Amino acid sequence: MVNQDSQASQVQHKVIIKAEQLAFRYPSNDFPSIDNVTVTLKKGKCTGIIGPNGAGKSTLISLLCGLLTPEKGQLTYYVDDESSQAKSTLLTKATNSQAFIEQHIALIPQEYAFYPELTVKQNLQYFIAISERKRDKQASILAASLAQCQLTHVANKKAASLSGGYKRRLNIAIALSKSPDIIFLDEPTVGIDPVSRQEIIDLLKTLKAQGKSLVYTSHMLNEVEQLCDDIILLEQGKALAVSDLTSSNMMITVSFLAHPNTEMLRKQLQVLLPDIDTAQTQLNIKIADISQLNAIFTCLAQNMLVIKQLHFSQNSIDQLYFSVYHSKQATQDGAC
Ligand SMILES: Nc1ncnc2c1ncn2[C@@H]1O[C@H](COP(=O)(O)OP(=O)(O)OP(=O)(O)O)[C@@H](O)[C@H]1O
Repeated sequence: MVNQDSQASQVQHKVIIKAEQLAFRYPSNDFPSIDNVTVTLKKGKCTGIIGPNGAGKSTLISLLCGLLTPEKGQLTYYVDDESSQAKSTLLTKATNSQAFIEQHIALIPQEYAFYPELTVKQNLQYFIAISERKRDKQASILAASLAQCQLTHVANKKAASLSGGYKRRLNIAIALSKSPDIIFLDEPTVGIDPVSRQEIIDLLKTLKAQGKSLVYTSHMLNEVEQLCDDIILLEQGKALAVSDLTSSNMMITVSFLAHPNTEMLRKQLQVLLPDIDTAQTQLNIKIADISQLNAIFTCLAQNMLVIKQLHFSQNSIDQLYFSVYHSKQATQDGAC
């Protein structure tokens, strides 16, 4: 079941990063690793980037985090400006994108990004000292980071001796210790057992509930499904489909006893929702937001519709992934 964080789905999410028609080629390659990709990231939402090995996920993340510079295209970062008139609709454009990245963005890379010979605590102390100059604040940040990632009881263990799950947590704790608003996670659960994986997913859900924005890549589609509101499917550097999971895949099927004026009912419902399909005793309603259900059922009740059965379904991300790839394959086969 796709994540339906009610608060997240009802708030008008503001754009925090906009990438338009990005293109990037590594100097050693004669093909682009990112090819004309447009992405909009929103505050408080989780965007999943999925695709096969070599599709360009890590490269896209590096571009969005400012680690790589796009050859073409435009990247715009927006900041929360309390004094901005435009605050209710859009954040204000960051005047200095490098400063914005340093202050607001953290990247949790695929590789372990800590010193294996240092303990968990020493690693955190080192990275906290870089991001927080005020010495009197460092101890409380350390304690909070250890607690947040459930590392307190292994604080004095050498990082190299940790299990895979704890190494992943340390990777995350280091990134979170600078209190970022936007967190990029490049396959943060790779190679760990299901329980540790779920603990990391739960931690990320908590961060999202606190209003953090997440960008998440993984080959584990069930994780993406649990966590993400939007997904970007990449293949060979191109974005095949950008889907808002919470808005495009919910379908309500209402079976009802024969109604004297189905046509009138259909017209009334179409005012509420254009994407509606009526049969003699059945309505298929594709909804953009769970909050639309109220209006729909009020309309059905006003029309004295006697409901026999209700069915709620949602396309899984696996279906979406494979349908996109199958249709692309069919297009390629047809072109041969
Ligand atoms: N440093 C590099 N130099 C040259 N080519 C690179 C480099 N890094 C990645 N590539 C190439 O760019 C393309 C995209 O790679 P990228 O690592 O972004 O894909 P990915 O989707 O993250 O893959 P994976 O799922 O395996 O991590 C691939 O063809 C890859 O070989």
